[in-house]
Amino acid sequence: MQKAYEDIVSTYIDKQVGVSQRFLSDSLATALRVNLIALNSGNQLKEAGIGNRAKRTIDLSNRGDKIFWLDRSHKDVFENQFLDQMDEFVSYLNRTCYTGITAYEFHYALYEKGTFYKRHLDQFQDNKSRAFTMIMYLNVDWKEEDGGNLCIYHENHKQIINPKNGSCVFFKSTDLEHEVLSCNQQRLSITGWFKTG
Ligand SMILES: O=C(O)CCC(=O)C(=O)O
Ligand SMILES: [Fe+2]
Repeated sequence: MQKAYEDIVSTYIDKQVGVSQRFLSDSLATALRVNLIALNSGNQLKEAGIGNRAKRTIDLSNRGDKIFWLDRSHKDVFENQFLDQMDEFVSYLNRTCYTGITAYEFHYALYEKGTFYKRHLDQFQDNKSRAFTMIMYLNVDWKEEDGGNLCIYHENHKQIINPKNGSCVFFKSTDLEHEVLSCNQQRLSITGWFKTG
């Protein structure tokens, strides 16, 4: 994993957006994809709200994904494997970049065909603890015509990210607005935030 961590940090320092094409192994990405599909079939995913957990309003004109929070209490072997990798990545970040991350939260996300997430910033008005956003994609053979790219708005240009299997993006939650473009296929991912303070 060391190579993936180094790739994320070097591209982050260079371009404000950390990228690794191979953050999740094929086997872990597959297991998490199977989990997410099972959660969807079992109607366990919830329509994601806008705003924090207490003050959630469901507004499908802004955001159409369905989510499920990962938690060690589920005792799912692959969820735990994923969270172990996150623990390792957090210690790497804190050790090499003095990021001071003290907590994290991650959810599965599923965008059905025709859904999107309009341009936004990943911060709540009444809680500024989200320091970094990280998204990992679980889509095998995602094609140009499947849409659903992540568009990141830099000051003078837009960066387009393909939601390709096993890849990830990492950026500062306070700084970069971004948008999930409309999907022409079901789109699967895990999104999360590293917190400080
Ligand atoms: O899935 C993505 O590419 C981005 C998701 C996102 O922006 C969010 O959940 O806040
Ligand atoms: Fe976001």
